[in-house]
Amino acid sequence: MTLTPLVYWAQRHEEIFLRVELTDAQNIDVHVHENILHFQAQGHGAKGQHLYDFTLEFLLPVKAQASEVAYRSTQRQVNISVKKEQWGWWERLTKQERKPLFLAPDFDCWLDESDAEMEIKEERKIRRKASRHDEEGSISLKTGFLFTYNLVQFLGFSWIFVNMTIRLLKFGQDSFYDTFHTISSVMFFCQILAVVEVLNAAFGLVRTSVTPNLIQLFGRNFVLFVIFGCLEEMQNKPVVFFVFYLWSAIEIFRYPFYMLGCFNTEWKILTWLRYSLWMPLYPLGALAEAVAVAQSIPIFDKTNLFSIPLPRALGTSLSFSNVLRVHLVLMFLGLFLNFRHLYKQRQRRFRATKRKAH
Ligand SMILES: CCCCCCCCCCCCC/C=C/C(=O)SCCNC(=O)CCNC(=O)[C@H](O)C(C)(C)COP(=O)(O)OP(=O)(O)OC[C@H]1O[C@@H](n2cnc3c(N)ncnc32)[C@H](O)[C@@H]1OP(=O)(O)O
Repeated sequence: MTLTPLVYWAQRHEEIFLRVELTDAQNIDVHVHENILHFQAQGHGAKGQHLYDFTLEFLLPVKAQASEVAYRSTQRQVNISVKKEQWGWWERLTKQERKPLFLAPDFDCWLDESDAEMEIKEERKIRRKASRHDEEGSISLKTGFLFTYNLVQFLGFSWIFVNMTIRLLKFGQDSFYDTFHTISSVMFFCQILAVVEVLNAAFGLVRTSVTPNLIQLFGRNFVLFVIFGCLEEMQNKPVVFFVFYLWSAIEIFRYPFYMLGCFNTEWKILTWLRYSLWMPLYPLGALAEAVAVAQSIPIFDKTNLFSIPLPRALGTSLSFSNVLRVHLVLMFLGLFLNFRHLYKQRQRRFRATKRKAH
């Protein structure tokens, strides 16, 4: 003979909770079929140790998959939760209007509709707070990363600029000739690290586009690694001094400007320098780079370094100097694109400052 256990129920907008009063329940079987919940288990209930079972036809559709009907048995009871098919509040649990005798509200877990709504609001508030926390965490991680990057670049370029200035004051023009040997290792470090700037733009870490950063990175590293790095004959030339000095002269203002920007702070004079110095320095830098490329052309022709061998019928080889000639043209295209970009950035920045001032 099977008996019916006492069952207590409560609801939320998304699910139904049932508490079955059975101690030490075993061989539990709970499933939902055609919106009817079937329960069967061996246990100790109101009528002692027996096989207990019950069925409940729900008022509205519930999710019948096993993953949506969960139960957990404790020493004192079996707790069942069933997900509602649609979010909402039910006026009663069962399809039949008369409440089954074995069913009663679970006042330990009971909430009426307005309480449940309050609970949802509270939960949402907590979740919003947690996601704000996560956001703040990732913002401070990003700020820390950008600040460190800018600080390292600032220190690197300051070292270069100060070192070159002291050497210029001390040795005069003689310092032009050994710039590469005294400075290049730090310059290599800073310019390799500058790859991060392209990645920052690509991954949206900073509000700028990839192309200007890529043009600058490619333009500088081509001169640094290919022209100066690979040709010993170029390393003693005064042009190295001008290229390095012009690069570092702009960066010692650009990176501290970014460092302050990481904390939404600005010094007007620094902002002005960052968005004005490039006007004379960028064309001068491009000119110095163009001179370096032009000076390297006869050396590449003479040494045949990086030349591409051609089939005998066509000639001996394709000199790398041809690539350099193309690069010279591209340089001025790159200069034009970046000049236009920086001009727009300057206008945007000063327009924003003016608007703030009014
Ligand atoms: C693709 C292949 C092309 C082939 C062609 C190759 C030929 C290339 C030839 C190039 C010839 C030129 C050679 C010249 C070289 C020289 O450098 S000469 C020396 C003078 N140089 C300069 O004046 C240029 C200096 N460089 C720059 O200004 C930049 O590198 C830039 C890419 C040209 C422009 O920077 P950009 O980031 O786009 O503008 P900003 O206004 O500074 O920043 C926009 C916003 O982003 C924030 N931000 C940027 N970087 C950082 C960072 N590291 N950390 C934190 N924040 C950053 C910045 O604060 C701005 O934010 P908002 O203020 O909120 O707008």
